[in-house]
Amino acid sequence: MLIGVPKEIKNHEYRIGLTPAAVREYVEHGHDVIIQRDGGLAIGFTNEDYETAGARIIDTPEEIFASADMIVKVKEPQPGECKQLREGQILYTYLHLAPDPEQTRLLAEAGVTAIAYETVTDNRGGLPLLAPMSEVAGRMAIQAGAHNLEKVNGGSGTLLGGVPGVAPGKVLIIGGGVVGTQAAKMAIGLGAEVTILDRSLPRLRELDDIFGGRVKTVYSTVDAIDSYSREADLVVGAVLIPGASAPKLLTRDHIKNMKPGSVLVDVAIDQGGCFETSKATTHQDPTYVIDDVVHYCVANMPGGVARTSTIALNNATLPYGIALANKGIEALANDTNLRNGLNMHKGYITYKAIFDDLGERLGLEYLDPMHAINI
Ligand SMILES: NC(=O)C1=CN([C@@H]2O[C@H](COP(=O)(O)OP(=O)(O)OC[C@H]3O[C@@H](n4cnc5c(N)ncnc54)[C@H](O)[C@@H]3O)[C@@H](O)[C@H]2O)C=CC1
Ligand SMILES: CC(=O)C(=O)O
Ligand SMILES: [Mg+2]
Repeated sequence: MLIGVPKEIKNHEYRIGLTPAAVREYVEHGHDVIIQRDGGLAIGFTNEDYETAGARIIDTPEEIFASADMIVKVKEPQPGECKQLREGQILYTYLHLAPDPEQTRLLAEAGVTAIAYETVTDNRGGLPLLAPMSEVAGRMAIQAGAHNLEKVNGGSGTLLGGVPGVAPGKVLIIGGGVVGTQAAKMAIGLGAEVTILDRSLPRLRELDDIFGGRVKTVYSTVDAIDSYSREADLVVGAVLIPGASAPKLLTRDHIKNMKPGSVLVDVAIDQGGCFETSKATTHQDPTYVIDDVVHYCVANMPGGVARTSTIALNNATLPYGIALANKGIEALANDTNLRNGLNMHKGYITYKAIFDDLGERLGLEYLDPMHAINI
């Protein structure tokens, strides 16, 4: 199969779909790989590195989209990219379709077979291709929060760790999955007072075992969100219902009751955000203020540490990518976990939570993924 890797074009996005080491694996399996010139240069992967690994360097994205059987990317295709995709071609990348009707419509028009990293599953109920970027974003959430709590950045002037004689800052984490756990590790490391809310009791038990007395675990209710957000210096939004738009758990009224200069980091913004006042921002202009509360809502946080993130992402995407390259969409027939990644095929939505959010609005039909790959 011919595998094509265009340069990412989202704002300050320096990740790339394949590392040179990953290219070498595809080539060892008998595939051809084309990479856009300078696609990995910003993070130290040179054109020569890719050529040594066996790739061919191509000057324009248009040539790559036109010829590749499978496009491997990081971020969701931008409108100009969507228009270059076509039926019979596989797109393997993050998509986050539920909060993005425009992209969903364009992918349906293209007819492409779109496999979303964020909905591929594993046998333990996890999301193995989302997890590495959630690890990165969870850790970054506390860095971003601490930075924005500084007075010069609009914050209240609170040091999360405090100092001897001054109490530490309070961090509230809503959602105790991968992002929430990594955020808690960083916040504990800084010496902050940390509370994690989750609506899964089994997960709260695991968190209690992991962190012992260093975090408070609290069952997530409207009441808990209301009372803990009033006290918090930093709130991290880290909930996920796979494939679906994030529920708006922290409302405008809650935010009005927060302390002036406190900070919200909505990591769940890629699924539309879990705070009522969230709107996606970029690394270039990451924050805005509503009701004296600083909002940080960068939808591609791991792009900020693109070298670490690209290597971590490739570690997870590589085996599934090789399976797709070896067998095409037949790879989905024998693997439920990979099939759960299928979001769109030949103009149909093939993921139920996305159909529930967007199907009627866009006039698109749902097809069960097993059925879809056989049409
Ligand atoms: N902005 C960015 O750059 C990035 C965003 N993300 C996003 O971060 C979000 C979290 O991802 P993960 O931690 O990997 O997901 P996860 O599935 O590991 O964890 C989500 C947690 O939310 C909990 N939850 C669901 N509904 C809840 C509710 N009503 N109240 C409290 N908890 C609730 C679940 O029980 C689960 O423990 C996702 O939207 C993901 O796409 C991930 C990486 C980068
Ligand atoms: C998961 C995601 O949104 C990202 O890595 O940018
Ligand atoms: Mg701003």
